[in-house]
Amino acid sequence: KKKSQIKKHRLPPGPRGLPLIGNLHQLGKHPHRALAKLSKLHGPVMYLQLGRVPAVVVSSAEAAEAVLKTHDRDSCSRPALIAWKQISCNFSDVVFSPYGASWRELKKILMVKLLCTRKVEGFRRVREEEVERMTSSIFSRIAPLEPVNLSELVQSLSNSIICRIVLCRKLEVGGSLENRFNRILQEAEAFAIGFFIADYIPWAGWVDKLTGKQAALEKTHAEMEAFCQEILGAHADRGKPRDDEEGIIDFMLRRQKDKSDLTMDNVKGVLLNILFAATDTSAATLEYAMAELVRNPRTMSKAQEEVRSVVGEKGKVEETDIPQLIYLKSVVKETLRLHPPAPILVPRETTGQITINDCEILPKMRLIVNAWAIGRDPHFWERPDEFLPERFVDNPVDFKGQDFQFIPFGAGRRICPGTSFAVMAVELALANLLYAFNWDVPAGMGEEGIDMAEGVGLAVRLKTALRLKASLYTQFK
Ligand code: HEM
Repeated sequence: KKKSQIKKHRLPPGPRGLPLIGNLHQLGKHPHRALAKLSKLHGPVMYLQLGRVPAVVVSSAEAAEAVLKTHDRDSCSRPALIAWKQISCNFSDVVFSPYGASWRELKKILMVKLLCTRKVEGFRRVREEEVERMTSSIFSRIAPLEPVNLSELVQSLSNSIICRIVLCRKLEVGGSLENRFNRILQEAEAFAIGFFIADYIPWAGWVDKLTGKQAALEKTHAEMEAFCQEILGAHADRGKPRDDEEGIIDFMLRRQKDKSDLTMDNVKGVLLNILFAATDTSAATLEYAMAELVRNPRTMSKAQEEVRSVVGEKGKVEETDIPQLIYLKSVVKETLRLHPPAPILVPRETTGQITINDCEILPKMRLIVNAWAIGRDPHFWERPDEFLPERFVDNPVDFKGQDFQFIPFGAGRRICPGTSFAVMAVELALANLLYAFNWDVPAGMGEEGIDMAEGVGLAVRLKTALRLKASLYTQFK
């Protein structure tokens, strides 16, 4: 009966699927690339059948505006995926929970207590100290002429900033807490995009059990639980913080005790969201920015000249210098256009019926917005595959969710609340890397230079760690 009901509607066009699996086999290892190719054939609003799950893929700015703005209310829930249930503490978080009162309240807390501009500006000292710690560690590695593993360094930087702000503790770089954090992060990420057959073909769930996937997920979940318990326990042991020192976790714990309108799962869910959403995404942006700059020496020189002339002989870039670094800011935007860390955003689920281009999208359909394809759409972007930061200079197009041709942070109700938190850290770190050092491909790396192949993850990073040769800018020699 259901099938005939769906047939009556004018669904968007799409490729024919196979029996049982539908179009699942067409997603490939890098869905943003596979889907971009398919939408070139079938159009910017495309229907796919993912096993039993009906899905719509959106790949143009106009269609993105239709779903993320005009029909945002009907398209801003999330699908209840098996793995998401575990990594979100039973959908008690912000990233993966369905649209509703609890999500709204938690997102508000996250904004007010951690991510609003005033709070983010207040973390300036943490950012400056941690960026300085990173540049000092590069200084100390220059002598032996070994290439610097930038991927590792920017990961540590991201970890340290978030842990100091949220957990109120310093991470010992390479220490056991950091290693554990990174391991759990990697496992959780693998599950966040991992494929459970039961999500698509419910009666075949036994396959997930047979292949050991279900057991592995439960193991990761137990590790995450233990990690949260430990962190929250250490937090509670610090005693009551002074009012002006109360962080988001103190606040949530206090409210969970006093008003009991929050659960412990809410506290853990939000804590895990912050740790996971903030780390790899910011590291990916820095890593890709450096890779593109080294591949494009003209752009690199321009960015370095700007930062060196603005900062002069001060020895380091401070946050107060950043507003003058117009070109550097464009480098960050251009990096996010070509390499959005979450290329298909975070999949959504519709709750109401939507009509776009005469096609109908029904309730409970999976909605995938291909931000990667939209950022490279030749209708909007000249020479779309080239790294040309100039396109953002004197150009009001921004990533704040109003310009639908450029949505690396999404848009609408589900927009990323961490935009300024991320961008301020990325700009400061990049400015300091460009100010103090010159960067080169290590000798013997071959004709191809940097390997730009993409890894696989909810946040896409370079597949191979970025290793570059750093030399001191002459002024500091
Ligand atoms: C360059 C860095 C970052 C990028 C590219 C990024 C990107 C995104 C994207 C694409 C989404 C999904 C939006 C949608 O569904 O339409 C998202 C959601 C989210 N991000 Fe970020 N993010 C970054 C950094 C951060 C940081 C630093 C934090 C927090 C400290 C954060 C917290 C979140 C949260 C909580 C959500 C879920 C929002 C919701 O579902 O309502 N992100 N992010």
